[in-house]
Amino acid sequence: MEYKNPLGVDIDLETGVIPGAKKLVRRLSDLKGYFVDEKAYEELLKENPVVYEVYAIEQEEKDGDLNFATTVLYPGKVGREFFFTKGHYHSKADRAEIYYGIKGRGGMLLQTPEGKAEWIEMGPGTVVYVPPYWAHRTVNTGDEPFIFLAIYPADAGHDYGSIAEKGFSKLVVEENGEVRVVDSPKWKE
Ligand SMILES: O=P(O)(O)OC[C@H]1O[C@H](O)[C@H](O)[C@@H](O)[C@@H]1O
Ligand SMILES: [Fe+2]
Repeated sequence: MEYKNPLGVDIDLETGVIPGAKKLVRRLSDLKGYFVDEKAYEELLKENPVVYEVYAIEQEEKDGDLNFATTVLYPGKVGREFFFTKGHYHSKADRAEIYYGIKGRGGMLLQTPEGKAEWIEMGPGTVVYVPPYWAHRTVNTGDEPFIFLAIYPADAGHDYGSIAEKGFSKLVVEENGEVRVVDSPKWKE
């Protein structure tokens, strides 16, 4: 039997950086078609800001193993919609996931394939359980970076397809200075 080596790392709780992790950067240009307000999107694209960064420690895609990653989701809006991560189902759809809030404020939009949506607010210390089969997207509703940790099965994979196409059934927007979860005009059954 070949055993893998255990690993301990300290997440920088101010910046979200995991030493030795693989870094992924998503700019606004990587999120084409994701926001409802296309004019506002094109306008902000001139600056093409970083929307989020992911620091991931991933294993081979094998049953039973675990990956973990921090995400640093920057504050901002496209029109009335707060910055968010792309959001995905798992390629192995029955794989669950755990999120843990580290810094800043935001929340998670979750959705079943039929379009039943849930919104869970997150701050430092919030644990969110993502059940099997639910798509999940995080949203920064604050004015500082929203940082969280996620732990997920190594063989879960990311299925972006249907979210990239029609998004979530709900949008998280600012309305008169308040955070509101409203129906998405893009969503069709
Ligand atoms: O993949 P996205 O939907 O863009 O979300 C960004 C990332 O968020 C978390 O860190 C998850 O653990 C990652 O698996 C995911 O890649
Ligand atoms: Fe996931």
